[in-house]
Amino acid sequence: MSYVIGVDLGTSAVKVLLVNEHGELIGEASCEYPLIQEKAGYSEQKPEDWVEGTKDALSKLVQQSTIPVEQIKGISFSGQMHGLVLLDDEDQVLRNSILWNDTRTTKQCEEIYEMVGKERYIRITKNLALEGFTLPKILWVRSHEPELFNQATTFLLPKDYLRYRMTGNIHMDYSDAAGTGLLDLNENQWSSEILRALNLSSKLCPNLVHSQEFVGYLNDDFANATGLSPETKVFAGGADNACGAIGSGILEEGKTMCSIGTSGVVLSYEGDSSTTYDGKAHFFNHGKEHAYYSMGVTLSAGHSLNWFKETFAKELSFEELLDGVDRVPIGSQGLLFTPYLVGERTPHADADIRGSFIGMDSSHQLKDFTRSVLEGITFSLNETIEMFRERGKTIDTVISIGGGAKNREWLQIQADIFNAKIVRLTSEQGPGMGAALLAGYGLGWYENLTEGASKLIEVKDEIKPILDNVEKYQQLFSIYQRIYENTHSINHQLVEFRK
Ligand SMILES: Nc1ncnc2c1ncn2[C@@H]1O[C@H](COP(=O)(O)OP(=O)(O)O)[C@@H](O)[C@H]1O
Ligand SMILES: O=C(CO)[C@@H](O)[C@H](O)COP(=O)(O)O
Repeated sequence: MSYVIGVDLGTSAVKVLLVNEHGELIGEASCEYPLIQEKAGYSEQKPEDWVEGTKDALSKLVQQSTIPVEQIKGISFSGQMHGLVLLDDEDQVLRNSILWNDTRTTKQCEEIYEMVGKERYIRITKNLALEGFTLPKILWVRSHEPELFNQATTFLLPKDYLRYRMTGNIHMDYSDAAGTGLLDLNENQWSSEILRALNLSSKLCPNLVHSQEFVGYLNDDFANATGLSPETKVFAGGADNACGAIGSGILEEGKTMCSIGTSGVVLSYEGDSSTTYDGKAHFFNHGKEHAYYSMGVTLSAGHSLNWFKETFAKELSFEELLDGVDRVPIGSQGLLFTPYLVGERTPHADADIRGSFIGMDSSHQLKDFTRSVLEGITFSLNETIEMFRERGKTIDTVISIGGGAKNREWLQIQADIFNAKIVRLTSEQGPGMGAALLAGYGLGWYENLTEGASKLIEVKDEIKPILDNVEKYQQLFSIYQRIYENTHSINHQLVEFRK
C-alpha cells in the first residue's frame, strides 16, 4: 500500500494528514504557532515558525504511524494565501511575513489604482486591489523599509517558502499566484503591464507551476528532522481555498463550499475564465487546471470566535464554550454581532471598519453572546451567498469545512441562515485532504481530480434548514445588514484612537 501526506499551512496551525491509496485518512498531527499583532491592522508570522512547526507535526505523524516511511510516496501543500515572504540573494528571509489579514496597505492599494488605472487593474487581475493581497504589501515594504527592500530578490507565499525549505527549489503555483494581485488571469502569467506601471522588477516573481506538478525530493534536512524518506516526491500544492475546494469536491459548476477557519469563505466553482464579478467577489485560478472559483471572504470568522473565547472565557475549550448555544433562541435574545475585528473584505472592502455588539441588555449571559458571535459570522458569510444568488447561481446545498464545521449547532445555524442543506464530510480538513489528493494525482493514482475526490470524500451527515428558523433569520439578516452603513463613519472616526 502507498501513502501520501497533505500539509495544510493554516493561520492558527499547520496540520498534516496521512492518507492511503484508497483515500482513507490514516493519521493526523498538528502544531500551532503564534500571530504577531504589533498594532491594530498589523498581522505577521515568522516563516521559521512554519518550518519548525511542520517538522514537529511531520515527526509526530511518522512516530504515531506503524507504516514503513518508504511507502509514503508523495507530499503536497495547502497554504494560507497572500502572505508576503521576501528573500535576499542568498534566499534568506528578510523580515516577518505580512499576512492575508494585515490591512496596513490602504495607501498602496490607492497607488496601484493610480499607476495602473482601476478598471484596467480589475480587467487584468479580475480582482480589486485589496489590503490583504501580496502586491500592496510589496509596495508597503518598498516605501517603509527601503534598505531592506533593496536586498530583496524573490517574493514567495507562505507554503512556497515552506516547500522551498523542504526541497531547495523555488516555485509558486497558479492558484496561489492569482491571490498576489500580480497575475494576469487572462494570460496566466505575471502581468508585465502591472510590474512596469509600478516600477517593479519581474525578477522578484518566481516561476509558475501547476498544483499537481512534481517539484523535487525531500531534502536531507527535512528527512533527518522528520524521519521521512529522502525519496519522498514533493508536489507543488495550492492556495488553501483552492485545496479546500478540491478536498470537498467543488470540481464542477453548481457546487458551493463554506469554509470557517481563521477566515471565512463562501466559494463557488467557475468553469469559464471570462466570467466577471467586477471585483465584487474574488476570482482566482482553481488547483484544477483550466478552472477557476469565485469567493467572498469574511476576514475574521473563526478568528472572531477565538478572540471572544480568549478574551472572555479563556479557561473554556471551544466545546465547553459552545455547549448550550442550541438552547439560546434564534437572534440571541436581540443581540447582533458584526465580525469586523480586523476590517472586512466582502461585501464591504473596508480596512477601517470594526466589529460591534448591538442590542446588549443586562439580562444577556455568556451563552447569548456566544450564539450571537456564531450568528454574526454566519450572517457575514450569507452576504456572499446572497450576492451569488443575485447573480443567478442556485445554492441549495453547501459543503461546510474548516474548524467551524466541528460544531453541530453552528452547522444548523448555517443551514437556517443560508437557507440551504449543509453537508458535513467525515474530515472537516478540506484543505489538507485537497493537498493529499494533489499528491496522489501527481503520483498518477487518479486519471483526474474528480476521480480522486470520489475516493477521498465521504459525507458524514446532512443538516436541513428549519423553515421557521429560516424566516426569523431572514428578518434578522436585513437588520444585520444595516449595521455596516450605520457604524462605518463612527468607526472611521475612531481610527486615530486605535493602538
Ligand atoms: N470545536 C469547535 N467548534 C467550533 N469551532 C471551532 C472548534 N474548534 C475550533 N473552532 C474554530 O475553528 C477555527 C480554526 O479553524 P481551522 O480550519 O483549523 O483554521 P486555520 O486553517 O485558519 O488555521 C478556530 O479559530 C475556531 O474559531
Ligand atoms: O485571505 C484569504 C483568502 O483570500 C484567507 O482565506 C487565507 O487564505 C487564510 O485562510 P485560513 O487560515 O482562514 O484557512
